[in-house]
Amino acid sequence: MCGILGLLLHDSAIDCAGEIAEGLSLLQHRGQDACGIVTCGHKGRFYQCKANGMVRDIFDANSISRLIGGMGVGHVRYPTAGSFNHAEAQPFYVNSPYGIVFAHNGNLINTESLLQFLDATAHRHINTASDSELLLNIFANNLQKTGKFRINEDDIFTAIGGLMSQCIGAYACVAMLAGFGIIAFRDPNGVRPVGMAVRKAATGNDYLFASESVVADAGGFSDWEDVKPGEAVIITRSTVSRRQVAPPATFAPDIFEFVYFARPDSVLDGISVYRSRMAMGDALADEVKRVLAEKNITVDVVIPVPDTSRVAALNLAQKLNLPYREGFVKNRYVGRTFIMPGQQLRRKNVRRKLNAMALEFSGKSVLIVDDSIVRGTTSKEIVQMAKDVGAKQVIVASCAPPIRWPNVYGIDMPSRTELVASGRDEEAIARAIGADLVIFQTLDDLEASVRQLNPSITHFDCSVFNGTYVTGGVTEEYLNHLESLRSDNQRAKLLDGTLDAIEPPRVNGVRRVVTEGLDLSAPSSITTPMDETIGLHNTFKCA
Ligand SMILES: O=P(O)(O)OC[C@H]1O[C@H](OP(=O)(O)OP(=O)(O)O)[C@H](O)[C@@H]1O
Ligand SMILES: NC(=O)CC[C@H](N)C(=O)O
Ligand SMILES: [Mg+2]
Repeated sequence: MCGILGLLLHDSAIDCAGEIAEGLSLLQHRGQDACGIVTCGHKGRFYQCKANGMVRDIFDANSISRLIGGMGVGHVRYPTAGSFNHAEAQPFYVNSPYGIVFAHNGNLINTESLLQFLDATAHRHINTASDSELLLNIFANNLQKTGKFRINEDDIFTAIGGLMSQCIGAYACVAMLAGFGIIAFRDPNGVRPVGMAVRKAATGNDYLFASESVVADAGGFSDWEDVKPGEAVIITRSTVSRRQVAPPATFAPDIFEFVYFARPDSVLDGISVYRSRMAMGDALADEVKRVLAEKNITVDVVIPVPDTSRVAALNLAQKLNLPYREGFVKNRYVGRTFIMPGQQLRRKNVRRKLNAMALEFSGKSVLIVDDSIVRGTTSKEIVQMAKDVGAKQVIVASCAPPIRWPNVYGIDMPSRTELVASGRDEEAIARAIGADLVIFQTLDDLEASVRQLNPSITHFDCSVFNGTYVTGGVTEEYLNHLESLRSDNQRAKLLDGTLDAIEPPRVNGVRRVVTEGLDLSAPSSITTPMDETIGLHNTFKCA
């Protein structure tokens, strides 16, 4: 998952980079690997800073002050295509036509044919293995076809409509055209979220695009509205234009946004993430009650796995009339472990992140509630931790059903073999994670928990649970191909088998590259790649 953001301030004399950086920090939970901002200043010049690392590491007062201009695009990245290389940090840029900057959340599934088309027919050079670079070039190629010196909104809508007929997969995107405005669009199934909001400023309206509404709340924006599936929105300093550019397909937001990804204080597609998690806890309570009665098991205490499962666990405990205890304490300085690259790193960080308080576990039958069990990394470690501090019995309940299928739409779970529930029934899953019992939410209950908050959404993408991929085109052959490309094993091999190679080297504690032509001062391991250098006007350099 990634976070995307676009901001246009009505007063072009005010620099927007500081506010974009603030907004990106609110989207940090969507991607921890890389981040970037490109702004557009006077005479349509772009200013860029992007690199591997967290928002707080890459953007300080110095780098922000050099990002000039009153409109810009930002991105936080959690790679699902290509590599962790900083060359694939976003936003991406192409100079022709018009100067386009582009940020993408999601994942395409027809990258091979797009690449072939861009190479053989459009003659456009693709410099990375990122699917987002393909999307940008498809957009650029469609704009190029107008052959116009200056384009208008109609041309842009037509280009995005063309893109939607060519690209298959999930894509919520924010783009910026030099000296023109900012653009957002969302794939015809609306798998990934993006919305917009407005704020009154002294001279006129400021506009925001963001993955989640929390950014609008914090920035004082109002009237949050989701971009509709297949819709594009173009905002300039004088106009806001919206158009349905692709025929409506099944609207199917990814249900995993509600289970895990999104912040609880966001509202996506009219659904409060917080309320949906409360409902998941309520529904799971019924299932837990049924299973415990069937097996004649008693539970002394409910313990959540911080952070995400807290909301659901509290509701579950209340409904079952059981004590709720924060038995695991989280180190607030360690990020989300599931979205970290590489199994060794994830495992190490569960231990760094969570500490079990013996007092809350010792001699008790504990019900640990988590939002999901994906690879089982977290559950395996925490079950062991609970036992190490004296738990008598450990039962794990998951707010989501067993995950047995890869995600192909922007969550990095490409390989069935890495999923602990793949090829295992519930007993075998419990054994694999060392628990005495594991209880899963049913898919019907999960869907109902989310849908009841906006019954107009009749479908969700639940592919990781049921193997039904809403875009079509996901064949067994494709899944095998994906697995061969992106499984942890494969990636580790590609990177000489070392996790250090996945984590980019740091300079002065921070891995930051600000491009200004070829950065000859940089060590060769972080030499600025071509895609970051062609045509960019970067008048600064930091770190
Ligand atoms: O089975 P796994 O592969 O371990 O993945 C699932 C776990 O990872 C997540 O926690 P994470 O630390 O990423 O985020 P959180 O702090 O938001 O709960 C999630 O909440 C589960 O606990
Ligand atoms: N998780 C995402 O949305 C990733 C976007 C894009 N596929 C990338 O890998 O950069
Ligand atoms: Mg968690």
